[in-house]
Amino acid sequence: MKIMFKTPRESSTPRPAQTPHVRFADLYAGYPGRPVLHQLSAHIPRLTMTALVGPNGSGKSTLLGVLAGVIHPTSGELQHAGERQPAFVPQRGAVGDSLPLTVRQTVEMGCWGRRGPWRRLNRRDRTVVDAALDRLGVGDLASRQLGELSGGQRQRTLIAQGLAQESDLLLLDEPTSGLDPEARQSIEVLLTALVADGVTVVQATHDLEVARRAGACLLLQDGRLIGQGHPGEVLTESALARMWQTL
Ligand SMILES: Nc1ncnc2c1ncn2[C@@H]1O[C@H](COP(=O)(O)OP(=O)(O)OP(=O)(O)O)[C@@H](O)[C@H]1O
Repeated sequence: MKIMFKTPRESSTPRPAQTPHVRFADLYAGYPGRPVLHQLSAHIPRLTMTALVGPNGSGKSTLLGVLAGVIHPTSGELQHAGERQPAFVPQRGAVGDSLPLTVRQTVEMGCWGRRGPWRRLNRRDRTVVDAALDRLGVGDLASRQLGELSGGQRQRTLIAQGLAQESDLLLLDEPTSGLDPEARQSIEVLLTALVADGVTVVQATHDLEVARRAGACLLLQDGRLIGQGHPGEVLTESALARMWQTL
């Protein structure tokens, strides 16, 4: 297995939007005694929103975990061209509800990669945390305990934690699941703005409308890639019908 970071950009590379941020080839990954991803080869385009689509159990979260570096491939090649460690917003969040953490403390944990766990934050970190809280509209909840939040407020807090990591690659696992339509739309607008600000965004989603508005799409079934490219070319009626038929 080969994992590489910071591949130098060549002068003859295509325009930035087409340049891969992550590239993987013949990738296999899973859990002890449970292989999940089989021979995946694809790339995640830079400065683009990529949607990971597929039925329950098709391997979307596992692939996000591999891209985030929290699940190690059993074999294959994975290259990150990004400058920073990816920011990962898992489906339920790594923070348990029972922990006595406030919203602000939860978002501050996004600075730990730079600062170290439980270290004092500097002024710049505090500005980053304030900006992330404001951008997700949870600034007025900053002193509330995480366990006292609604599902949507909690989800926004976890996305704010992802933003506080200031990464150039943001990975989100179903970031809008459980949110009301207005909150879903505001998260979509935010993610689109992040791409314009210079972040490569990858999100697993079951929302085909969201996936259709993405710049790129990876379609997974049973841990195998059955489509990749522009959503208009990947999410065709026939591809979706084939996928659901075999379930
Ligand atoms: N921690 C784990 N240990 C063992 N097997 C796991 C673990 N997490 C997931 N799996 C298994 O890996 C397979 C892929 O799961 P994964 O969560 O990646 O799918 P998914 O496409 O994200 O599903 P969903 O849409 O339901 O979130 C499933 O068969 C699942 O049961």
